[in-house]
Amino acid sequence: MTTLIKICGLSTEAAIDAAAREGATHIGLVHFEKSPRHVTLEQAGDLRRRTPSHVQVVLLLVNASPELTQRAQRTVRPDVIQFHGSEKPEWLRIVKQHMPVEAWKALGLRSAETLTNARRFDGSGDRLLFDAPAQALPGGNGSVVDWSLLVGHSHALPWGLAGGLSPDNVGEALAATRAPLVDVSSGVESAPGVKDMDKIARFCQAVRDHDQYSNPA
Ligand SMILES: O=C(O)c1ccccc1NCC(=O)[C@H](O)[C@H](O)COP(=O)(O)O
Repeated sequence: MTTLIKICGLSTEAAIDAAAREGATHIGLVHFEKSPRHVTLEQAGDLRRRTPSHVQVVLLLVNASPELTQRAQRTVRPDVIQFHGSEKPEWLRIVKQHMPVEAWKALGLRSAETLTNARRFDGSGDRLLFDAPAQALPGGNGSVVDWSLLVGHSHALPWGLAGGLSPDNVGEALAATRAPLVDVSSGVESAPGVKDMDKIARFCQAVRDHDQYSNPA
């Protein structure tokens, strides 16, 4: 087992190829029109087909209707749907009953209370992603999350850390939190929505350098 790496907000074949080549285990495709990383469902389907089979495809939706969620799943065939709005545990349960996908829930980490409230997803979500609280966008804002809140926390579900990670701070974040998955978007960009292949490579290398599983203390 190694630390899982999700590179989010990819919108070109070159970025998909770079993420896969550098060792990403997951790539994220954002279907949310207000985002600079938005891809249409048809584009997402094409990028999904471009992605090598050993890399998991995560489709991000924000408070999507049941109709859109179903259309998105049928068009893109993602391995995971990441719900990045105010979706409830019941909705994740329904999605998992009807679609062959993992259901992840992103939660804005504000305080210890967020961790207590997260327990309501026990039994419905497959993974929780602790991210910086929503700002102009629900995610992808590049704000560093207060990861000290996660230090020593005992998680009931698989989880991941997002929010302002970069090649320069992901080692520190991993050492502090022992996160099993790290997620990055802005930290590997040269401008909003424009992925930087060199930063993707540096991020993946930094994760490997601090991998708690392959580099035990
Ligand atoms: O990235 C976006 O534009 C986005 C838009 C709407 C909902 C979610 C979005 N991103 C979610 C992610 O999983 C990001 O990777 C996560 O928020 C971390 O982003 P960053 O702080 O920029 O690394």
